[in-house]
Amino acid sequence: MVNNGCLCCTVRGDLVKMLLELVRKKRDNFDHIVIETTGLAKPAPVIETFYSDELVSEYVKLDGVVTLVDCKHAMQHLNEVKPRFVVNEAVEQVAYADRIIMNKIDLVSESELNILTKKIKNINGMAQIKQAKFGSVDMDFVLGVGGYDLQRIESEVDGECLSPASHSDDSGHGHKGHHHHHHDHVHDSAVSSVSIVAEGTLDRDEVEDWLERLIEEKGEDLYRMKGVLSVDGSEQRYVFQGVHSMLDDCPGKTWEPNEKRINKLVFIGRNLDETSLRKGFKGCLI
Ligand SMILES: Nc1nc2c(ncn2[C@@H]2O[C@H](COP(=O)(O)OP(=O)(O)OP(=O)(O)O)[C@@H](O)[C@H]2O)c(=O)[nH]1
Repeated sequence: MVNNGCLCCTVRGDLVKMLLELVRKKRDNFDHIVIETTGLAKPAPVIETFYSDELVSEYVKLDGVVTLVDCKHAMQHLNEVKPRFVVNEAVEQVAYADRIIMNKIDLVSESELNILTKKIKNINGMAQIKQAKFGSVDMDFVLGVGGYDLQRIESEVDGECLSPASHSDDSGHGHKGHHHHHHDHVHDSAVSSVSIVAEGTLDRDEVEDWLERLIEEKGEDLYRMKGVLSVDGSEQRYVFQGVHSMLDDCPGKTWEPNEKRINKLVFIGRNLDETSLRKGFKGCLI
């Protein structure tokens, strides 16, 4: 139990301490450690703990973020307008998730469920979603997720969770993120997913430059990104994933001789500029 039970940025030190204590005392007794945050927790500081703390990253690996959505009340929280610079925790928790359990489906109508699903997919086009009653899902869905594991990203990105259409929120508030400076409040509909699916081969140096530039310029707003690409001079896929300014890549599966080389990328973040992301991608094509 973390002191005061609340996991947010102010108690990251507590999380580090607790994880290291668990590692020290019970090293070989764990397959997994499950951290349940409060409903008000911001996921980013918790995720970053696994990367930024040297000792933690040596002994513990982040497997994935699972978000449990209360279908009865989620829409109200996702649509809540917060004062400027105050994040909407519900939106953040959906945005960072690798797996989303839409719970309490017995308490909503089918059309409510469809609208909520659409809303969630607009925020996060990367996560696998399952509907549930009383939180009942297979253990495999929530443990051994491999959300940050480059070896697994390939199949995830190839999976059905990445639809060819790009997502940007159209929830009807009439203004998007880039207009925020005109307002004294923030609609967190500014958090959305952009996915790119396109055939072709990319210049590897250009790709690396582009991604580096992206995280340098937009790192704070880029919550997650994943991709599987075809790059010149390599018979293997180029797989990458990132959280904010952390970026990882590795070679993936070999392309078959006659296989169509389809590049797939997903970005989740705040105020994503879809046009510029597409332009950046196109700029890398050979
Ligand atoms: N009808 C219905 N009720 C549910 C379902 N899942 C949980 N509940 C009930 O909802 C009530 C509140 O439970 P939760 O919303 O899960 O509470 P919680 O968020 O875990 O509570 P804290 O972690 O203490 O904040 C309990 O009485 C549960 O039995 C479901 O799928 N359907």
